[in-house]
Amino acid sequence: MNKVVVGLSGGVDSSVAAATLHRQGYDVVGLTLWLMRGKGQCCSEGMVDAARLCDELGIPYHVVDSRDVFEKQIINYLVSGYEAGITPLPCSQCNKAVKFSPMLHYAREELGVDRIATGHYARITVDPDTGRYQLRRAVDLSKDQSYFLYDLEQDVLAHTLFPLGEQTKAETRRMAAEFGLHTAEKPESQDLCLIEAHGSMRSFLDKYLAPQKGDIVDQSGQVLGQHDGIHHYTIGQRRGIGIAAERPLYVIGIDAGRNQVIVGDREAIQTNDCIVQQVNWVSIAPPTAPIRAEVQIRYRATAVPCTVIPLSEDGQGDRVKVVFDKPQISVTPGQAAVWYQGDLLLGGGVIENAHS
Ligand SMILES: Nc1ncnc2c1ncn2[C@@H]1O[C@H](COP(=O)(O)OP(=O)(O)OP(=O)(O)O)[C@@H](O)[C@H]1O
Repeated sequence: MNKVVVGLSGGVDSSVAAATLHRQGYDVVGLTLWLMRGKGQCCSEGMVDAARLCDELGIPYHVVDSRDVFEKQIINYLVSGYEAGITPLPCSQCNKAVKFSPMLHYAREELGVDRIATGHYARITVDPDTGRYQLRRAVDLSKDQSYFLYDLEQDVLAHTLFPLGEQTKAETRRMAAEFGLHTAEKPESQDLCLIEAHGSMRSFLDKYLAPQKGDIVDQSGQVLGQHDGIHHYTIGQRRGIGIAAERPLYVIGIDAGRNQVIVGDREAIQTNDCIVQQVNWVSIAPPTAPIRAEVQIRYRATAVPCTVIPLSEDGQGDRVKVVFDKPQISVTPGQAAVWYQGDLLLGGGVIENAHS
């Protein structure tokens, strides 16, 4: 049976993904995970648009109340991370724990369907030699979302379709108009849905974390000023520190125990390597020897040449050291490091700490 459950956020990408599969002859079921209370792209407004789309296509529409799992897996993860002085990346965690696995589970258990699809810009291929599912960057590099998908497991990749991976965003918009979808003109959503819903990360966090004044210090411990909560800072940050200095100052460390933000000059945030934990090897089996790759340490950052050195001795490769060919700035604990060879995503994990 050619059945597929398509994750609908109410935006143009997932609308076109659903319409494309529908046109290709798939038996499509629309599904929205209700993630947040209040307004927001995937919430009240999104659900109305998604329901209307399913009506236009003449396909069934389901909503799964996932607010509790989102709260536990994402809100708590973010708040406790910022409280501990790191800058967590919620999107890869959300994709893995809130979206893909639960969607596939719902499709299988409730609908008897063994395939899901989303409007992500990324591609899935199969290694002909090993049968392993591989993740690749989207053809449209300006929209590529593979970075957020590094934590997906083989079972999920084997049962997922990304209908937009081979096309540009401009083509998606054209198709939306051609299909006559009411979402064709919807504006681009922000990268982070929580920011869209709350205005900024700061105002989101301020709802959960009380302001707690503390010192801003230099590397020698000298007090340079005051901050109003370590969760307002991120490593590598230059703007908004609020201290006048001859040379630009960067946040180079956050000491949650002392409630201190540590600042220094550009040289002080340059790093030659970092340790990455909770690694997921996607397109290749965990290597036993160092490999050459290009690593991306932020969503919008350019991938840079590096060597990935396995550290764990159990052969699982779940902890690695990434050595950059050239020193990098803004290597931020909590963010994802994802390494590629060309467009092939080899693996990724969470940055534990940065060395210099
Ligand atoms: N709440 C949700 N329920 C089900 N699927 C979702 C939800 N949010 C996002 N998705 C799926 O994940 C894909 C990527 O989501 P993202 O938040 O990055 O939106 P996007 O790239 O702006 O896409 P869109 O234009 O469809 O909103 C969407 O295209 C959709 O298929």
